[in-house]
This record gives sequence, structure tokens and C-alpha cells, in this order.
Amino acid sequence: MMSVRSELLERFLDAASRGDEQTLSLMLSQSRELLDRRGEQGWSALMLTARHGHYAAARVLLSSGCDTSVTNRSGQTARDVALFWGHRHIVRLLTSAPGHELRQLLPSRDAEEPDIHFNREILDRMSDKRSDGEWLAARRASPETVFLLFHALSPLVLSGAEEDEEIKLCKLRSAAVQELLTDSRTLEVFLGVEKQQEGDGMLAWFALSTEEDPTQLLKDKDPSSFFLQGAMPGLLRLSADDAGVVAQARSVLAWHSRYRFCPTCSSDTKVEEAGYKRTCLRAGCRSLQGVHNTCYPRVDPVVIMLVLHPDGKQCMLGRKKIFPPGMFSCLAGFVEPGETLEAAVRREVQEESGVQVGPVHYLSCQAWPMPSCLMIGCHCVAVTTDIKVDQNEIEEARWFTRQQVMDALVKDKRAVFIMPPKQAIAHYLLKHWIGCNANL
Ligand SMILES: NC(=O)C1=CN([C@@H]2O[C@H](COP(=O)(O)OP(=O)(O)OC[C@H]3O[C@@H](n4cnc5c(N)ncnc54)[C@H](O)[C@@H]3O)[C@@H](O)[C@H]2O)C=CC1
Ligand SMILES: [Mg+2]
Ligand SMILES: [Mg+2]
Ligand SMILES: [Mg+2]
Ligand SMILES: [Zn+2]
Repeated sequence: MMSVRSELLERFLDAASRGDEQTLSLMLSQSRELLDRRGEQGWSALMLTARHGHYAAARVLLSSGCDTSVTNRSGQTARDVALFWGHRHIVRLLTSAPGHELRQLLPSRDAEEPDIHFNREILDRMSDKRSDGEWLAARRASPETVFLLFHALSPLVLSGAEEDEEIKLCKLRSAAVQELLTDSRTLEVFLGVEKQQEGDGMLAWFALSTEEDPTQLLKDKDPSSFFLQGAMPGLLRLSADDAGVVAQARSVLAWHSRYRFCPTCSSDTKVEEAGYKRTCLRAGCRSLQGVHNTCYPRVDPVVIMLVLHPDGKQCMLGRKKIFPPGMFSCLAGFVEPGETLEAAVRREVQEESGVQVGPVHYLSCQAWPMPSCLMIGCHCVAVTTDIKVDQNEIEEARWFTRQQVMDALVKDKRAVFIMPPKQAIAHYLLKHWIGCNANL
């Protein structure tokens, strides 16, 4: 028996083969995700209209923002199919298709990966050492080893930083944390060894965390050290090197604090692999057979996108109620199970602004440890432009011109909105679209 979903798709593809534009439009208005899907033969609706020379039906698909670059199993696009079967009017239509033009509005990627806040990796994680007890014990005992302290997911930092200065992590040595290391309540996560090192020693880093204030167990507490209050904006003020380490440590610790019990059977668990695994203590638990992702730290993928107007001169930004006054940023949303990044971008934009999106282009990503998101940054082009915001999530969404974005970037007095902070990937998506140089 065919599932309802694939039956729907076969009906849609059949309408494309017959050139039945009414059915195509009707079905798309109910379920837009049919647009670029391929059937059992590997053909999309657009390819079928191209195969049979149905001009009007092909236009219906194109005006819905259909992706002209999709290929069948032989690697042919709809345009290739039309060319092969001699439907020249369709070839012409596809060559000048809006999808084709819209795609050109998408800025290309930088040759180098951008150095966005939280992304820098100064440590080699050495995951193969996580189960090597002897090696870990030696690193733990080494006087040079760096220990970071966390309490309620906040790192211990050094005071003294002025308002606009970087906040520094308090890096403790082995001798200071002896009591913490032997306390059974301490949670320990091995973070890795420094990549850039003088000499031939290995400089390892660990994160330590306890439920009660761990500084009570410190030998010689630095009176000027304190736990950062709240994630924002403190974590954004860390240096790029420290921010990368904290992104890793905070996400793993947040996972421990939220997944204390086995998600499969709710029994107690024990920590293994230097803080990277929790194993159920109940013999016979299903999570002990094979590999279960419930035993490992979680990462939640989130798409974040700058929606470009089909005129190429404007972009859409929205604001949540919790944003500081005047700030507008890119729309974002969690990727749902069984969804591609492109589909997630189209769905979230549609849900939050009512705007339909055509082509989507991945640009770059950012670790976002609140508590463990991976922000997947995209540009995309809208195929409709009327905004109708989802009041639950977004207070307001608007189209902004390039000039307005430029004014906001340089904090000109004419600026009509405030940019998201430069540490957020939303800022980078905007800046990349404007094509500014790094000095801005
Ligand atoms: N670095 C940056 O520039 C930005 C980062 N973000 C981050 O992206 C995250 C997601 O963006 P939203 O617009 O809030 O997502 P969203 O548009 O999917 O809406 C959030 C809602 O989705 C539901 N949801 C679905 N899956 C979830 C999951 N795995 N965890 C939590 N809630 C889930 C909840 O009901 C939640 O209230 C934010 O929590 C924020 O931390 C958001 C914007 C900018
Ligand atoms: Mg959202
Ligand atoms: Mg949403
Ligand atoms: Mg969502
Ligand atoms: Zn279990």
C-alpha cells in the first residue's frame, strides 16, 4: 500500500504529465512541499512538464518558486529534458526562468570560513583519548593542565574588564583544583589539547562543574574571579579563543544537567568517555544495545536566513518581543525531524512571515551554546513579498533596503534599525549580503 504522502505526490506528478495546471495550483496551495519532490522514477513535476511540452503547467510551477536545478537520476535538469525532446519553448522558458534569475541574487560564499564568535577551535579534541583512563589521569596530574570552572553553566572569569573590554576565563592549574578533582560530585569534561604549542608537551584543558558553588573547594581562590551572570551578553564578551572553548564546554555541561537520567527507561546513568557519554545503569536497558544517540551530547540544528526580495534590493528582517528596542534580525527556526535545510528555511519563513521562498543557499554556520544550537546560516530569495507575521513569535517583520542595512551597519544617524550584535551569525549574513569589507 502506498502512503498518503506518496499517493499525493504521484497525483501531483500525474497532473504535471497531463499538463493539468488547475490541479497543480490547487495541490500546491495545500501542500507546497510537493513542488520539487521527485517521484519513484526520480522525476520532478517540472521535468514531466518539460518532457511533455506543457508550457502553461511549467509556468505554474516556476511561479511557485520551483527549483530549476533539481536533476533526475541521469543528472538531467528539466531544461536538459526539454532540450532532448525538442520542446524549444520550454527550453526558452527555463533559461529565463525566475528560479534562474532569482538564484543570481544569492551572494557567493567567501573562500575562507568566517571567524565568527564561538567558532574558533584552539583545542584538538582528541576524541580517541576520551576512553584512555591512563592518559587522562596523566593529563589531569600535569601541573600545566588548564581547568575551567563552571557553575550553573556559567564559566569562572576574571574581573577587571571595562564595559567594552574582553572578559577573560579564569584558567586554574592542577594544584588549585585537587580537592574538586577527587570530589565525587564534580563533573569533568575533557576538552582537548592546545593546537598551537611551544615545546613538545601536551597542554590539556578540562571543564569542571559542580551543583554547589565549586569555588568553595578551591585552594587559594582568586578574590577577583567570579561566575559570569547569565549567558547573554556575557558570553559574547569573551575573546574569540575563549568563546570557542566555552561553546564546547557549556553545551556538553548543559546536556549533562538536562539528561541526568536515561531518556529510554529513566534509570540512573554513569558518565563515561571523559564527559562525552552517559550510560544507563539498568542491566537490560534498550539503550545499551547498539549505538543510541540518547547516550551522547545533543546538538540542535537551527536554520537562520536572510530573505532577499526578488528585486534584489531589499531584505526581510524581523523582531522578537524580547529583542532590545529597535533591533531587527534574521528569521530563524529549529529544523524538524525528517526535513532538509532548504525545506526548514521555506517552512520557517512561511510560518513566521507568510512569505514564500524559492532558492536557498547555505553560507556558513555558527555554534550557539544556548544551550547547544548549531545555527545554519543561509541566504534565500522570496517569490512572494506580502508580509503577514505570526504574532506569537515575531512582533514585526519588514523589508529593508540595502541603504538602510548599510546605515545600520555603520551606525549612521539616519539608521532606521539596530543590527544584531557582530558576534551573531545574523550580523554576518547581513554584512555578507551588503558585501562590506571586514573593517566595517
Ligand atoms: N546566532 C544568531 O544570530 C541567532 C540565534 N538564534 C537561536 O536560534 C534558536 C531557534 O530560533 P527560534 O526562532 O526560537 O526557533 P523557532 O522559530 O523554531 O521557534 C521556537 C519554538 O519552536 C519550538 N521548538 C521546536 N524544536 C525545538 C527545540 N529543539 N528546542 C526548543 N524549542 C523547539 C518551541 O515551541 C519554541 O518556542 C533560538 O533559541 C536562539 O537561541 C536565533 C536568532 C539569531
Ligand atoms: Mg523563529
Ligand atoms: Mg518559527
Ligand atoms: Mg520552529
Ligand atoms: Zn535505560
